[in-house]
Amino acid sequence: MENPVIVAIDGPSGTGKSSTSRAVAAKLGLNYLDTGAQYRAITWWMLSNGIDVNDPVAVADAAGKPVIVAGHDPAAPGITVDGTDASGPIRTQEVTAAVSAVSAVPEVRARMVELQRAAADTSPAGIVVEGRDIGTTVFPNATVKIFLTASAEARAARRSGELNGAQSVADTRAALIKRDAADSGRKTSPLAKAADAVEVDTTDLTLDQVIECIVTLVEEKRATR
Ligand SMILES: Nc1ncnc2c1ncn2[C@@H]1O[C@H](COP(=O)(O)OP(=O)(O)OP(=O)(O)O)[C@@H](O)[C@H]1O
Ligand SMILES: Nc1ccn([C@H]2C[C@H](O)[C@@H](COP(=O)(O)O)O2)c(=O)n1
Repeated sequence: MENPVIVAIDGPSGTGKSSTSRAVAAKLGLNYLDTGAQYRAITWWMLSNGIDVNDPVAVADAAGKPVIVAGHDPAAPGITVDGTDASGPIRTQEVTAAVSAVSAVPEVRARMVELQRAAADTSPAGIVVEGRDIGTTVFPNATVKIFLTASAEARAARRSGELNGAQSVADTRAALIKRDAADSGRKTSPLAKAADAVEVDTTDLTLDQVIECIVTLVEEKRATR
């Protein structure tokens, strides 16, 4: 049997990583892993258990406690924390505001990377993994590495549309720029483009065009292996 394919898709917030990764995985018959959901899940657990998310020592001490299980089906990934479905709670504004602080803690990252590599080990055909440090740290030998970008304006408009106007485009833009700065500026495995990643600027591309572009890159790579 062929070696499993690992497709690493990184990039800042709102560039289309989740939508693209799920569709690429479904089209290629691969598993899917949303590593942002894992960081959100551990953040939700910290908040729910009264841990001060701005105290790195407290977060590090608690990092080994929650049991986080992420689904790998691109049609319905889901995520549980200590057996409870956390798919909804991890998307609240409270979690979004706290996740950069929690994910900057090295003990948290070590734990998540372990889960991420285990997910690939149990994906016989391969897996599409999306996040911030997948091509640089988690899978430096990934078959294909993609770095998605888009203008802050396009990303804010997309996200604000999702929130049905509950947050203005300007506030959404400011919040995502702040989160990107925190994610890019942390010491351990910051958000970064791997030297050998293909950068795809999605600002003026439809979702279908981005999906097609990545599927083609993976198929080309598979054909030459
Ligand atoms: N190329 C595109 N054109 C227009 N809209 C898009 C495109 N790609 C994604 N979107 C939309 O933008 C929004 C954000 O996409 P998505 O959640 O996939 O981004 P993300 O990079 O995973 O974000 P985050 O890092 O914050 O989780 C969604 O509403 C999605 O449907
Ligand atoms: N590989 C990853 C994935 C995510 N994070 C952190 C940083 C993000 O702000 C947060 C939430 O991710 P999202 O759901 O918006 O994709 O999780 C990280 O540090 N490393």
